[in-house]
Amino acid sequence: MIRIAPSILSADFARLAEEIRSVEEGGADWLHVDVMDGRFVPNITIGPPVVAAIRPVTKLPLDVHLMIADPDRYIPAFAKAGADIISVHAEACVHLHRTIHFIKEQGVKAGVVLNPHTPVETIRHVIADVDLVLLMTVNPGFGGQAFIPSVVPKIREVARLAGEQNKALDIEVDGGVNAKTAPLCAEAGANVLVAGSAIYNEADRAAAIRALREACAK
Ligand SMILES: O=C(CO)[C@H](O)[C@H](O)COP(=O)(O)O
Repeated sequence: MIRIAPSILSADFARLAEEIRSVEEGGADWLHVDVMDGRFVPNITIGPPVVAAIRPVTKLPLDVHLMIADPDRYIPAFAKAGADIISVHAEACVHLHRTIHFIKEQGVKAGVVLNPHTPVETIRHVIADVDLVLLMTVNPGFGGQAFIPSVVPKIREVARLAGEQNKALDIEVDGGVNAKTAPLCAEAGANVLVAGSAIYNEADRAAAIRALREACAK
């Protein structure tokens, strides 16, 4: 089953509660929250107080994507703020295995993220420990970028690796996901699609979410 996770990065921050309700009512499955620190990526977005503010506004699982250096410093604060899933970049973690278990100790699900250029082999020895693998299909930092098609074989590789280890996990893709690129990801084995502009740039959020699902069902 395909899950749709709208990214609030492309929402109108001045009307965030309404923007969140529009995708929840429109059939979203998760809400994707992009956290950027101006160090790991060249942009700054939101922190734990914003996650705490949106927690009572929605029943959707909060899928918090940390694009930050030294994420261990902030994992407890995001868990306390109400995150359901916390994902960290393999590239940002010196002790990735420790960080993944640190996330789980907070009582939330743990995900690992790979930038487009990072080989899947990097996570071979932690795949049994995570609930989710997120493959970036753009270089992280900004919404509205073009999908990088060379990531598609990586989706297959993650699915194969998880199969070899008999590990059930979610495979998520993020960046440039729209009705054209979503089916490529789904066909390769992704089951969670993050979409920012493809949903929030459309006035009818329910139709945009439906279009993504229908594109994958063809
Ligand atoms: O993590 C991100 C950027 O780093 C965003 O979630 C992603 O880019 C979604 O935006 P869009 O669908 O517009 O590409």
